[in-house]
Amino acid sequence: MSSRATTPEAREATTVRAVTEDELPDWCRALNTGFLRQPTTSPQTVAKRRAHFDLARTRAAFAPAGGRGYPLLEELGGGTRQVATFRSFAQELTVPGGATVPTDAITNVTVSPTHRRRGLLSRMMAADLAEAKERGDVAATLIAAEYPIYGRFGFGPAATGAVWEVDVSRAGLDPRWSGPDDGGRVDLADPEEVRKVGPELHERLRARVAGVVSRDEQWWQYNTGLWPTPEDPWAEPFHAVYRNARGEVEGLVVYQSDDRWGDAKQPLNTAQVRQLIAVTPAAERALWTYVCSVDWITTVRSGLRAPDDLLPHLLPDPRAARIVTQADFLWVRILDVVRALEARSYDTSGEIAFEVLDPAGFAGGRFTLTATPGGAVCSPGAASPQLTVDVRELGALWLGDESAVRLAALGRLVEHEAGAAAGLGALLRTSRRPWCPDVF
Ligand SMILES: CC(=O)SCCNC(=O)CCNC(=O)[C@H](O)C(C)(C)COP(=O)(O)OP(=O)(O)OC[C@H]1O[C@@H](n2cnc3c(N)ncnc32)[C@H](O)[C@@H]1OP(=O)(O)O
Repeated sequence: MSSRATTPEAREATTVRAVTEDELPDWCRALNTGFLRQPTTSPQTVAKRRAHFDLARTRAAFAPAGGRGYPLLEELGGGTRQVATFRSFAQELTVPGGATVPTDAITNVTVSPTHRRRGLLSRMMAADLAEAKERGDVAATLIAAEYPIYGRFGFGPAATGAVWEVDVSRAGLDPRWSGPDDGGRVDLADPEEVRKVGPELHERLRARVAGVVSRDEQWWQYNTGLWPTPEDPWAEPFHAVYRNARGEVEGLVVYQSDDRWGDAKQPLNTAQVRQLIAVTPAAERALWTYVCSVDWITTVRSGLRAPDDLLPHLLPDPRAARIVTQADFLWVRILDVVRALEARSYDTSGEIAFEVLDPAGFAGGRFTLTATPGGAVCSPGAASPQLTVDVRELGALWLGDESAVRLAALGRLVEHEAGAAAGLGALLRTSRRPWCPDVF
């Protein structure tokens, strides 16, 4: 028996297209339904989305309304109902070495439970990726709600996210700490100041850390409380900024605290770090030490970091920090192998001929990568590839998070020449893991 519940004719009746401004309230309803949130959307949220969304890239599936096979109901319901949502927007992704490439950021993917497993996600994805390829985006990116969804569309997990929990009492920090001893200082900041210093600081971060994605002006507005909505009321967190001895901003931490006390009236507060971005090791050290030294805070949760984050080793006792979550986070789907591999930097020199499999037809082919620390050339064509890799796996390798040797051992990369995986791995591996700080 087929797992598909409907006939091809019934599926055909469902159209996938970009929404109009008037259709946005219903699109929000379908989105909320798919994400199991209360379906009704406030006018404020609709207005916020209208102001921000690129409607040409905001898709929905429109299915006949009413009960199929029940003509009277169809008549009563009339028209169509939105039963799936999908949105993409222009983004830049930093690759190893600090260059950025244009990417197609995919988000708000839902299919209503009444219409699941009829190929609607597949249709929306195919349409969006075809447009992204046409536009010249180097890759598509997303944060996957569940691991099994996106591999089939050519996405691979490209940057792992790790969350630490620090038991402050165990960390061994100096209880007399009163600020950085490097000539720099930590100052509290209000949202207005964050809107002034944050964007430039983030630009500096993304020029140095692979996996970081661009933030637009609205990102800073939303995240500093300028667009509160009933569904997303903004509660002002604490902001603190690190300045070096010359007064230059080099880091920002945003954190919130709960209000928990033990039976013996001892403080048991947890600081939840919402973001900590730093462009120098001094700023990173100062801001983590600062958060771990706030009086009453007994636990610090780090928010999403790279698995090789400095945090544990900034504490005199690194065992005071333990990873509470570590999982795939940023997924990428390479659309242009040549530009993807030429944009990034390489720590060593080498040459490898390889074949990329891409059943969707966007990025497959044979290529030869000649890399040096000074730059790389990736040419289409290779007489006899030394290995074959699916585009999914190439996505996982691209930013340096995954090991080609590991993929070969898992059977996800096929060597045609002994040592080819090690050769590719030596070129693509990076000295630091990529990090994507943003959910999008
Ligand atoms: C970037 C983001 O927005 S992440 C958020 C993703 N959204 C959610 O998780 C919300 C809840 N889930 C949903 O809305 C839907 O189930 C979706 C979007 C995940 C899938 O939509 P569907 O229209 O059912 O997917 P579609 O029918 O195109 O499935 C294509 C294939 O993927 C498989 N598939 C789809 N979803 C899943 C899943 N969650 N787990 C495993 N396999 C899946 C299908 O079985 C199908 O396989 P087949 O080709 O072998 O038959």
